[in-house]
Amino acid sequence: MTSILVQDLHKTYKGALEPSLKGLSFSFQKGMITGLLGPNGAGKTTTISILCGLVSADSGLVKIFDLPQNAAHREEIKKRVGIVPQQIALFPQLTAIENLEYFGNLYGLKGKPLRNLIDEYLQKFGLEQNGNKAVHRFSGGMKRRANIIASILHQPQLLILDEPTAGVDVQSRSMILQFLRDFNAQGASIVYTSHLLDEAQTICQEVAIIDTGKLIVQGTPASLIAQHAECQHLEDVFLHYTGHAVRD
Ligand SMILES: Nc1ncnc2c1ncn2[C@@H]1O[C@H](COP(=O)(O)OP(=O)(O)OP(=O)(O)O)[C@@H](O)[C@H]1O
Repeated sequence: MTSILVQDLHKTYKGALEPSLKGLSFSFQKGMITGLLGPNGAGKTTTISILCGLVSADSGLVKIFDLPQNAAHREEIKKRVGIVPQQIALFPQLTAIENLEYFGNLYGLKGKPLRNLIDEYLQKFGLEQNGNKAVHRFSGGMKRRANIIASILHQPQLLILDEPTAGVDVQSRSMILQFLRDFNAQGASIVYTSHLLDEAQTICQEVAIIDTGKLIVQGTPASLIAQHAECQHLEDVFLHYTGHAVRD
């Protein structure tokens, strides 16, 4: 079974001169950690926004766990998917606990079970001493960790994260990556974007490299590296397919 199936997606934003997605297709297997990789402007965030129903595609098909992403299935998909956006999506003036209660409530969680879950995750993410602190006083790494908790309280079967380790220190990154491994080991499918290719090589069972709104190549990091004699790391493979020219 696939966690995500995308077929021939096209998207041009209103007023944009160029399409952002030009016939993007891929499928990700259930139960995997998959990296959605690509240079700046490749279309990763646009794809994620379409996957979670925030942006509508001009044409093409999206299925999440075999359910077409449309109005008829939106509620069911919302229950099964967690999204960790690139920008921190927390209320800065509220405490971590107030934020997490708010997000838990959105998914119908409340009372003692929600509070227990929040305490468990604050502990797991090293934030147990900071639950009553306003989020604007958090460091970047603390905000990223709290942002992840907000997206997993409802125990999603598919977790999609847009650059969850961007700009965090080594300790926070290590904690976030360990969480992704543990969550995956418990059965969740994970799709994540990153520009850190050594990290993606370590953590992803499969990667899809996209560029200019299309799939370039997909496979396990090891198989992609093995296909090119001059490539020793996933970064070499990435540069092989996407070139050295800097992007706007
Ligand atoms: N709201 C928008 N309106 C117009 N153009 C947009 C909008 N959002 C994204 N784009 C354009 O769509 C293309 C793909 O952008 P997108 O953010 O999906 O890429 P990305 O792969 O996530 O990039 P990055 O690695 O920089 O986050 C880019 O050319 C971008 O400028």
